[in-house]
Amino acid sequence: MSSTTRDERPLRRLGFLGPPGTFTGQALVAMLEPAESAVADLVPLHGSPAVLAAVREGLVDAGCVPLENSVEGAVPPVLDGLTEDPPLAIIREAVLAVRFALIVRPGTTTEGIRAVASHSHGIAQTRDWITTHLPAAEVRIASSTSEGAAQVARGEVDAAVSSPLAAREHGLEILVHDIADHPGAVTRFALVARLGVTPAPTGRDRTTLALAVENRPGSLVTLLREFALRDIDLTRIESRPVRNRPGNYWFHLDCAGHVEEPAVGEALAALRRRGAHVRNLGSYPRADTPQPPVGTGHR
Ligand SMILES: O=C(O)C(=O)C[C@]1(C(=O)O)C=C[C@@H](O)C=C1
Repeated sequence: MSSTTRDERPLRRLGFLGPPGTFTGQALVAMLEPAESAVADLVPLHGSPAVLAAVREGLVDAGCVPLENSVEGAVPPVLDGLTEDPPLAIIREAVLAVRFALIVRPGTTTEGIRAVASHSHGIAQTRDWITTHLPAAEVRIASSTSEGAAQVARGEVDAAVSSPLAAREHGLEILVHDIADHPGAVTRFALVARLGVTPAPTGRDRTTLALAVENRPGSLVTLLREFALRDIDLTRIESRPVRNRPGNYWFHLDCAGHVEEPAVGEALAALRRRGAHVRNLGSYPRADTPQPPVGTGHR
């Protein structure tokens, strides 16, 4: 059974959480085939919501956003953005090892750091290090780790928690390498497109869904049982509030398999029969092996 269509148009214009030097930009490069990289126009955008908006408005063919981090969990603005209208679908994913460096303007010492900036996830993953080594520094949240680096370059803060690549992109230097509190962290990124682009099943796929259910005893368990009955492995589940309906939640979940395979397709049909509002957020090849950060994230 299939209600999906293929769209073989090449992905030319690709948005990503910018500026150049973010982990998301590096993940986007890792998702592309060499032939695609050769012709792709990589467009840095300010904030993950702006990336999703650009995809919806057709300003880019697809956009790369962070989904979840192994230490800090989901990226809430991305989960919330995925359930807005018109619907979007994930067409590729990448898992990237994230390593953080403290980057500064040439000549800055640890003693000279009064303010340090990064993405909230970057700060969360280096909080112990910052507390120990920069106890007096003010922490400022930026829209991305590389935007933190841009603020250093503009003289707005003294240091940023960023990728080593961001130091190169912004003409800064690395004061301290590997400052993560939990070495070995990985982040999962998604390439998101408008509906109509569904990758063919590969036999090693993942499907992402968002479910809105009526709040009555057992309703969530009833829905989850539809996966268990069909022996479908659920790999992630979390909830986010439905913003304009207090007390109501979207349940975001990932499961193994492709919507065009009988088990997943039938599970989705059963969820709908049971009255759930189901957003199919895409079936795409699974990326199980973390990749090292690569490339510059832009041309
Ligand atoms: O700011 C960046 O460089 C990003 O790509 C975002 C992001 C995130 O949202 O988690 C990605 C990886 C790291 O965990 C820190 C930040």
